[in-house]
Amino acid sequence: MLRRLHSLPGLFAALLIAALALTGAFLAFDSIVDRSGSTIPATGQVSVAAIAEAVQARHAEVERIVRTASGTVIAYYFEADLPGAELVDPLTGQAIGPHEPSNLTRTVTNLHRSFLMGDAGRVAAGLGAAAMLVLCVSGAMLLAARLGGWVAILRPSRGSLSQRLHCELGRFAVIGLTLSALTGCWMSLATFGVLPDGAAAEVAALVPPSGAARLPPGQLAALQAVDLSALRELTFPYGADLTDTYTLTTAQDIAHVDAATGQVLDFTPNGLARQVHETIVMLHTGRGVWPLALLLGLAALTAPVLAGAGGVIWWRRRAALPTIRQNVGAQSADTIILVGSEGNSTWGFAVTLHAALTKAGHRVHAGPMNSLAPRYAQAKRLLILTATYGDGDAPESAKLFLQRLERASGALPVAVLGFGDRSFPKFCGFAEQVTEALRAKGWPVLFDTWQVDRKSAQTFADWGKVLGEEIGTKLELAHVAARPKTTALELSGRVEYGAESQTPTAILSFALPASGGFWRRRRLPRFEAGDLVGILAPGSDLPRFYSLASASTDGVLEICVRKQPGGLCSGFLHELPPGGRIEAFIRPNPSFRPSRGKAPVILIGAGTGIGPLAGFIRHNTRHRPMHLYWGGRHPGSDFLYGPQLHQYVEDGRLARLNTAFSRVPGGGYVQDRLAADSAGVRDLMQQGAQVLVCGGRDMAGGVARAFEAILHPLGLDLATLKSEGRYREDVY
Ligand SMILES: Cc1cc2nc3c(=O)[nH]c(=O)nc-3n(C[C@H](O)[C@H](O)[C@H](O)COP(=O)(O)O)c2cc1C
Repeated sequence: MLRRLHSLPGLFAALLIAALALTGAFLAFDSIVDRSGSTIPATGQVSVAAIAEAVQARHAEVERIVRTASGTVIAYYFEADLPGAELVDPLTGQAIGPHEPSNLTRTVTNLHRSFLMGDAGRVAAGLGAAAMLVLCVSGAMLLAARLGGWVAILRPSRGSLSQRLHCELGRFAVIGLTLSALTGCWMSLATFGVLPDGAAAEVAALVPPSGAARLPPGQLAALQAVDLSALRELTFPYGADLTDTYTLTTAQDIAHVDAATGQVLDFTPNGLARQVHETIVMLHTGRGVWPLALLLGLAALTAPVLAGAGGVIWWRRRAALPTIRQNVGAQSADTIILVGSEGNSTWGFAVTLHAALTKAGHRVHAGPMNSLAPRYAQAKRLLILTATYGDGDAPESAKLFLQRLERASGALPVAVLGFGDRSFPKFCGFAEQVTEALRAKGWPVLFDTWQVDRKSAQTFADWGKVLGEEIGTKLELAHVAARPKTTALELSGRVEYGAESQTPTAILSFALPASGGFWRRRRLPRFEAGDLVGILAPGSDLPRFYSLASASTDGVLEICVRKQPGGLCSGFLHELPPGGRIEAFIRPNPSFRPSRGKAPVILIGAGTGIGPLAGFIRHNTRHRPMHLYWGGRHPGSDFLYGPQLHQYVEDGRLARLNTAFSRVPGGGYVQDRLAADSAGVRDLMQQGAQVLVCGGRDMAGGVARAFEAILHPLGLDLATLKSEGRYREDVY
């Protein structure tokens, strides 16, 4: 609901808001320029009487003097019955030059207020402001929900470039945009009389003026008593009419001043409504308060970018939504699949499961977890596939599930499959919550909840086998996430290790084929070290993912591959001859890279986990302190990147190289090396170091335990570091 509330007005009003925001930004910056060009006398330095006297001395018939919010003083007068306007020096009252309002400013102001379309345009502008208000509020709530609550609102954002851009810019601009939208709505309603603006109707003096001969304005006590900074407008008495008065408008009131005696005849204070309205106008325009104008202007500038990035996110999400063929109605299905998803990838897995079960003769219904029915008439089992967001929270399509489960009556045998990312502190946390809730409600569980890390098709296929055995149906779940467009690459380099220790491992480099043909891609797809490359072995639809040791700017795609016993893809890669081709695609992995800044980086890995870490070091040309802890078997047979790492230490890209070899006398593992170096690691953590761990699950577990012990004396823990993005894992 919140998402729909955020995206619908966003899409419909994107253009409207972009136009309002850009014109608003122009006006905000224009007011700053205006203000910077105005001389502002100190309070008490210049009176209204002095300015009026100086202007009157130049023009026989002065109509009025106006002081704008940015401090500019303008005099309007008649010369030989022709109207004129001049800018007045606020210190001396002397003329600076003719007042010629900028056509551009006037046009942009009209565009901002009414899109140059009169009342219809004013209504549209008001609706635009309202849509922006809905977007700001729903966006802030959505962000808080995604990041794990309001306390976590400043946590680093995650996801694709457009998601991060949308989140970071939104976080920066939300206060300014909300203020603009709220005050804009108010002003629109005031324009149409729905809210009062407190403007006093022009009234004649209540007390009759003396009618005696006029004094020069410089001698009028009421004008002498008012400081120029308080002036809004001073209207002069008309021509020869001795019964006419000065009308003096200040921030506080409107007064009539006798032109002969200089006495205040009467005054009308500005009511509360007027004061509120003026404050709203000031908050909307920032006029007279340049830091506010700057904030509003900068915030407004982000709106078109937010709209663009939001549009990309919306489009990608839509494009990723699968269509489910032969989806049976919930009440006539024997198997119910419920999906908890936010980015839609879990739906892709659900479609594969749906197709396999349907092929096996089941009547299958798939729907979002939020659609859990109180009971299912014919269902024999419920299969729940759910992602996790925020801090172990429900994804969008499962937000209502736990509530609905409370009300559900017909218990079904159920299996839960969690989708998540191991680098988050609460890995598959929501799947666990769901399992607990089902248990507490007494629903029979078919088998224990499984966890799928980073959309692993392999884990999904393995889970399918267990499910198949449980329900007596052979299930082959070959899930290929909407087969991505692949690029053909040629093997251009190979360095082999590990022959002696029976662990054949190779660093493989791939380049674009030399004779690609006219239509073939001439450039490598973009990637960075730490991203993943998916490789499809011939005859297989299941990609295998490898962490990249190079960036596309290196001109080659480099990976470290250990030959797995019976491994289809690793076997294929190890046997590939020079020039042999692979079909590959890139999957960005932005959460596993050194964060920006100068703080030290501790890189930890074992075996082929060195790949992305070596890539980070190779690109560390700014010599940020990087400390590598790496574990292998034997320095003689599998010291991957050995010569390069020594070179990096020499040229300063690597601050320290710490290795641990397990197959040498007195050797150990990388976590032992860390534990032995506790004081040094603690010191780095106190300097704000970020930790990146890459390698097998057992190694990562050992490293995590070693780290908990290292962090303890600092009053830190791993969960906190993970939530701050300071401890990240790429584990397989
Ligand atoms: C903002 C954000 C927060 C996430 N939080 C968690 C989390 O707390 N625990 C977890 O295991 N995975 C977390 N993930 C990973 C997703 O659950 C995982 O990528 C999942 O496969 C996405 O499925 P979906 O595309 O169907 O939404 C998070 C992902 C994002 C983008």
